[in-house]
Amino acid sequence: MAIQISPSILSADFSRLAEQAEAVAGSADWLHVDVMDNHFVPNLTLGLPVVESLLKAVSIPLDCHLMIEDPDRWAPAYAEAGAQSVTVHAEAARAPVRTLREIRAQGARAGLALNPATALDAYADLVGEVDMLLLMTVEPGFGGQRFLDLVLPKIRAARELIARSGGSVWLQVDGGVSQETVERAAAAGADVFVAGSAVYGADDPAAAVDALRAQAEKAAGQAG
Ligand SMILES: O=C(CO)[C@@H](O)[C@H](O)COP(=O)(O)O
Repeated sequence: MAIQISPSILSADFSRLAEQAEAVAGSADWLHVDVMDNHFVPNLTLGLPVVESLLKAVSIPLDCHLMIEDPDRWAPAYAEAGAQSVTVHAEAARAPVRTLREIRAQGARAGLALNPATALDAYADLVGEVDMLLLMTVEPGFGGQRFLDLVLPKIRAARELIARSGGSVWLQVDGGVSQETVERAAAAGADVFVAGSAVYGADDPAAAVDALRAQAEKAAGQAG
């Protein structure tokens, strides 16, 4: 499985988002855009107008993570705007199958996110409807939290589920991913790594992306 890195803009300087996106465009695979509404999570960031502007200004594909209530209403619009990947939370979606299909119908990759306490089994039947499964490794809402090792068994179970379903679904982890934690997430089976503070808190964000990728590739190779 190819390792991918998706730096989270939550840890970037919001006054110069496009510049911060371009700082990692040569090294990262995606830019992870944390959309928060202060309802589904206790934090407020940005919405569709900012994503539309970013899409015009940056060269890196956008991996939009909707931490919002009523994603069924909003998610297809992000895909229609040109976001290359749109992820909705299982806990918030009322009609996840319809919403995931609408995202795909707009030509974007469709992702389903699960909070740390949300059981994978409850959503196993949806694996055929998604291009990516996102397992939160912190409670969503804020950057800079500690990676929750209690999610590691769920990462392993998700990797097995994906293998049984044909193996094409990407497995993303988000929260507390750093040089200290990326190896155990990769060894458990994750292949797409969101990292905020570990990238934008570094003196050289592009070099931090390269270092995370190298560590994840090594750990995934050793696990595989
Ligand atoms: O979605 C979230 C938090 O809700 C994440 O994207 C974090 O923002 C990642 O930041 P670090 O934990 O890597 O600092």
